[in-house]
Amino acid sequence: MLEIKNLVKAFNGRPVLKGVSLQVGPEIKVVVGLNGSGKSTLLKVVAGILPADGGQVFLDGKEITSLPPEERGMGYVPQRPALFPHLSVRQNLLYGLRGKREDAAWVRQVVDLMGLGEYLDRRPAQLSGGYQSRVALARALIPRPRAMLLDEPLSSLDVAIRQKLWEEFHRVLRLLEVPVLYVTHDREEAERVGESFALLVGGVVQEVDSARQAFAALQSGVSA
Ligand SMILES: Nc1ncnc2c1ncn2[C@@H]1O[C@H](COP(=O)(O)OP(=O)(O)OP(=O)(O)O)[C@@H](O)[C@H]1O
Repeated sequence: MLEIKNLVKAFNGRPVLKGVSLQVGPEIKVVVGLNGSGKSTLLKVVAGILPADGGQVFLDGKEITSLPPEERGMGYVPQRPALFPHLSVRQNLLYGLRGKREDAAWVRQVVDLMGLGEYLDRRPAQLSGGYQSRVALARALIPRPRAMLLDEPLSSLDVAIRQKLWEEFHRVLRLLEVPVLYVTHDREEAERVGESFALLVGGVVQEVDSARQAFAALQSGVSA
């Protein structure tokens, strides 16, 4: 269980997160919000990439608010794949283990499910954008994180490729049975990937029943 309690974050005195509270069980929770509403900031604070100004984050009952990112046990997938260009796909995939023992059966399962088997010796630049995104997700999954955070992980791709990846991402993310926070501004992506939904608006998060309800709220200017 990932629990976010009253999280506050400001930039130069301008508040972006004004007390975000959210509980995520072993489910894929999609968070939607307008551009600049603070979705990336929320994930970065939960991941530990940015410090919180207030509030707490708990993972499986343990407070992690002040831990550095690498000690949080979370997988983080940014908007662009950010792979190491000088490393092979295989080396990129194993990088996140940081010397921890590799669970070969799990690595194989992730590699197979993401269709990466034949690309392991290539460099990222030799892959299409869609395959680079697959590597980015697989890299985050391989250390078996206890939660996953995905920040519009497919936003740099063409629509047709995105559509193909929705189902794959959903299937692979379900495998871990951990809390997943997934940010997107694409309604169809939210519906296809998500299992529960929330709206980031006015610096706070509201849970909603469906992606349809979330996008209807955004369109009707709740966020204004
Ligand atoms: N490091 C930073 N320094 C100063 N301001 C920042 C910083 N990061 C984000 N902001 C500001 O905080 C607000 C929220 O940004 P954030 O990127 O979290 O929004 P977002 O909902 O993810 O937007 P988008 O959908 O465009 O990615 C924006 O006004 C942004 O300019």
